[in-house]
Amino acid sequence: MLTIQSLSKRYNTGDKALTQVNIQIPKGQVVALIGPSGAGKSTLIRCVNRLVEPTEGQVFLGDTQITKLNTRQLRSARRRMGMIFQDYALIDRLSVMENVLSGYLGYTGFWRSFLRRYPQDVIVEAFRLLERVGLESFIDKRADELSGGQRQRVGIARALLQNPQILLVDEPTASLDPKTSRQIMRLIRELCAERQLSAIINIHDVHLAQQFADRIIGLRAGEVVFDGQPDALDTEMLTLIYGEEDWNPQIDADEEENAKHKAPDQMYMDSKAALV
Ligand SMILES: Nc1ncnc2c1ncn2[C@@H]1O[C@H](COP(=O)(O)OP(=O)(O)OP(=O)(O)O)[C@@H](O)[C@H]1O
Repeated sequence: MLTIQSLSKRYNTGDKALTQVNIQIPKGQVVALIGPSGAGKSTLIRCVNRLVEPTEGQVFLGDTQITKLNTRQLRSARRRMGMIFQDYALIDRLSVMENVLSGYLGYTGFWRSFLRRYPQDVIVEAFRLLERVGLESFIDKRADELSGGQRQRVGIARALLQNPQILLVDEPTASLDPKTSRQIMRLIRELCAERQLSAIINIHDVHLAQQFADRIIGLRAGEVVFDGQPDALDTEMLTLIYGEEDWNPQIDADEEENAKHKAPDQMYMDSKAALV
């Protein structure tokens, strides 16, 4: 269980990114974090593992108060929080397997990680994970020879090799096409269900969030303005989160996309109906 209590963040520049955020995420729950640009989504995810230091408030992972740990304790606690990034954060010149194995490096001493020696059971688990994410035939490929979707699968396998309790996922589909985005979200969802893993996913695409999350949290200007089931997210709530100006263009874009797939006679009927 992850508990975020009265969390606030003000950057040195004076920007107030989060104000009094309170969230509890039970084991196994997949939460989508939505909101307009600058709402504080990335800041919130990074405050959980203290890549960004919160200004006020507490974060607990189980019984561990993350916000109280010293550097050494924090390094160890971060192993329980797998991170998946928008830009994949792979090492291009290394193979798929080596990238996945690098997820284990946090556990090893300096010399072992320097020599990149891994215990046999870790290598077996990395194979198993690569098979699970559909990359068993890409094990020896260099990371920079993969497509975006494949790179993200490597990122997912690497995060899982840590055997985390929670996944912190920052815009996992931002650089992917719509079909690959759905595949990646489905994979994250399935893996969370299989492993009773919780996840917080910062995601721009509201439809993807509704399709794949158990719960949606809407941030606006650093405050939680919606926290509920995906089907409770109606136009009124979306307007509350995004505001009129930001939300309407998204509706327009959706309508445009739908129109592309409609038969010409249906478009004609729709345009006639609009004239009435
Ligand atoms: N390193 C930083 N230094 C100063 N201000 C920052 C920093 N990072 C973010 N901010 C500010 O904090 C606020 C929240 O930013 P954040 O990146 O968390 O939002 P976001 O919802 O993730 O946005 P986006 O969807 O565009 O990525 C913004 O006003 C931003 O300008």
